[in-house]
Amino acid sequence: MMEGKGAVLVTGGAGYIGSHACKALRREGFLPVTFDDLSTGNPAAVRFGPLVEGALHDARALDRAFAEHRPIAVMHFAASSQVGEAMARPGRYWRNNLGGSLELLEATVRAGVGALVFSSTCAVYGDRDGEVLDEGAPRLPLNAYGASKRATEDMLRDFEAAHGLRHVIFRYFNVAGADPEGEVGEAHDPETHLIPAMIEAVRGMRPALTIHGTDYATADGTAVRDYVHVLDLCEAHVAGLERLLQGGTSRAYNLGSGTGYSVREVVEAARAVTNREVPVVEGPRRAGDAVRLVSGSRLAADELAWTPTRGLRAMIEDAWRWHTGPGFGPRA
Ligand SMILES: NC(=O)c1ccc[n+]([C@@H]2O[C@H](COP(=O)([O-])OP(=O)(O)OC[C@H]3O[C@@H](n4cnc5c(N)ncnc54)[C@H](O)[C@@H]3O)[C@@H](O)[C@H]2O)c1
Ligand SMILES: O=c1ccn([C@@H]2O[C@H](COP(=O)(O)OP(=O)(O)O[C@H]3O[C@H](CO)[C@@H](O)[C@H](O)[C@H]3O)[C@@H](O)[C@H]2O)c(=O)[nH]1
Repeated sequence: MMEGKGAVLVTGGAGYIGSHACKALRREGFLPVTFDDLSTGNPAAVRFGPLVEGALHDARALDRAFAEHRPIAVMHFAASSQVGEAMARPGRYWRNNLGGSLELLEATVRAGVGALVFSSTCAVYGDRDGEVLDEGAPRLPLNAYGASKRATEDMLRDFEAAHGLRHVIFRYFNVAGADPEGEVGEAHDPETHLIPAMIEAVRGMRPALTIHGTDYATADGTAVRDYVHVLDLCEAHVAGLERLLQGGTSRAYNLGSGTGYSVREVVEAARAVTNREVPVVEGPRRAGDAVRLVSGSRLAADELAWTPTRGLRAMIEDAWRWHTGPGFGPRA
């Protein structure tokens, strides 16, 4: 099944970021074919192309998906991705993220597909407060989540050398926001990410937002992150894919805005957007968390002509609109 520019196999297409990527791909004339086991994803989010229900560890299911849909490239989002859980259950992270990616890379090579875009994370850098985080910074992850992503990056390098599988690695900072048209959004249960958790607290779906740590060495004592709108992020993915399809060489790019916000600053922004108080309680630090993660790179701007255009306010507004709208919200 082909559409316009061709099919793209999107692992994790039923998840938060993958579903937004499918919408962006469809808009640009590709046919996104979602491959997802629905472990944390939602079938209602698969709206822009077919769904193949399958797990990364199932080599036969992968081979069938490649044979049936003949994708010209792969976008690999499927993963376990919570830092807290990775501290408690590291085996799940190594098995799902590294083992699952290994099966996918082998199936990609068997199918003769030569281009893959991979979701990595700034968690590969570890806790590097005070250092400029560009793509050349040493990768010293603090947790099994970041370590499994670093290992997958290394595996990609080896698969390129041996099999010619070219890749773009995107190291995301904190992804937030939702489709402003309300077709897809972020819905995890339970929700661990700051902005949707905060929205749940504002709506009374949880008693309060717990601030994980108020004794960090930052201006207000709470941890600092670089938030990037999911729409901006997906535009970078299309640009990265086009680069590969035009024969570009493999690359790793940070995807962040370069601006950091503390947890308390995000809470204040949510109060301003929703015009409601955010109930908060102060708790201890969350194991595995870094104090500050902010991108210090212009490589994606220089090579992909990508700069994020949507700020923190737009992220909270779009997430709020989706969560309070008729979509397939977390407990809709
Ligand atoms: N959300 C963020 O801020 C952020 C930041 C950095 C990196 N990332 C990365 O982006 C990617 C997507 O994250 P997300 O926030 O959309 O997560 P998500 O949990 O919403 O989506 C992951 C999707 O992958 C599917 N999946 C998981 N394991 C699978 C397997 N073994 N086989 C098939 N499908 C499987 C899930 O069902 C789900 O639909 C992940 O690789 C994550 O590590 C996310
Ligand atoms: O209820 C909450 C949730 C989060 N936080 C804090 O808010 C910040 C952001 O947390 P969260 O939204 O959970 O994101 P991260 O733990 O920073 O991880 C996200 O961002 C990483 C890149 O930074 C990705 O690799 C991960 O996949 C993604 O989950 C951190 O300081 C958390 O400690 C709270 O204080 N209370």
